[in-house]
Amino acid sequence: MSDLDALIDALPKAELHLHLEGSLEPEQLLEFAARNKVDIPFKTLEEVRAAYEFSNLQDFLDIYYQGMSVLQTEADFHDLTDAYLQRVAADNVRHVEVFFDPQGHTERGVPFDVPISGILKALDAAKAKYGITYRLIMCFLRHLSEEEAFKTWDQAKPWLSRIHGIGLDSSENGHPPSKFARIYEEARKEGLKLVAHAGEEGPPAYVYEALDELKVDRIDHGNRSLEDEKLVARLAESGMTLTVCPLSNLSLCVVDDLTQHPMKKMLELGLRATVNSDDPAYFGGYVSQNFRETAKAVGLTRDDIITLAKNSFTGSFLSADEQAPHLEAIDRVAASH
Ligand SMILES: Nc1ncnc2[nH]cnc12
Ligand SMILES: [Zn+2]
Repeated sequence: MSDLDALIDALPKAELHLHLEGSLEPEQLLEFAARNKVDIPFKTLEEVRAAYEFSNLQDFLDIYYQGMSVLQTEADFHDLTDAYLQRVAADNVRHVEVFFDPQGHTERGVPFDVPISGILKALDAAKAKYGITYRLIMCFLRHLSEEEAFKTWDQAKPWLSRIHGIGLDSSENGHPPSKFARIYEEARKEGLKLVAHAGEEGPPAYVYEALDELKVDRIDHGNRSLEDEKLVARLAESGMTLTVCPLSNLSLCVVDDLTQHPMKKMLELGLRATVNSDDPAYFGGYVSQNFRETAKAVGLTRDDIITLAKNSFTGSFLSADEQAPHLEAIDRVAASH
């Protein structure tokens, strides 16, 4: 193992961009399909793995929504979440801010309470079981209407004390952030944190809309911001966190090759970038694997890696007091590696 890989393993990390439904491993997909008697077009692990090949975001989303069909019961959502937490605990992940897509479930007849109950049971046990703290972010599917988003918002009302933030995901092009400005306004009034996918495939204008119309606290992805110098300066000056997902970007052809990934450039531009896995079961790696492969491909230094680990906590929704012990632990690991 290289020195950098050992440092990556040892550093405490937070993951800020993770879709729980995107942590559905091929083995689990087959297991849940069998236990729930759901018909899926795959019989073997090889067939599932072969389907996990994409050339753009929509290609991936079609498989991602199909995969969700095996998630039926509270136990399924619990087991899915618990498996993710167990996996990242082994990578020294100490805090997670995870997304779920309620509309991907309610649309196919699974009541809102089912996914959130199962997910929260696993998250609530995570501190004792794995030493991991959490925030839960409910995403709206942007290819659906504003009216659908408001229906979901109403279903979420009894759960608002358990939901820390809202997000916006799914097909980006043609679905600008402004379409959801009124939902974000409602969530802001409730004191929720606000994030949105922007600039993954969509243009810099969508990142401006996320900032100005949704008033987000964090941008998910944000890669295409680099096409606009003024936007980069604004993001850097305001200390806006970008939750960047290198192996996702490679799988979805946002970059042609990992050596072309903008992570190093983002750091050089003074952006508060973080490393995340997005949908690790589909994109070939959990958060540490994203660190390792990106470090090798773009030449991240020891200091870059330490900065990225710190960014993952300073960009989180933990309070400064909650962040402090993690930042101190990073300094201790850095001093001994
Ligand atoms: N990378 C991504 N972009 C948009 N929507 C998503 N849903 C799950 N992963 C996503
Ligand atoms: Zn995402």
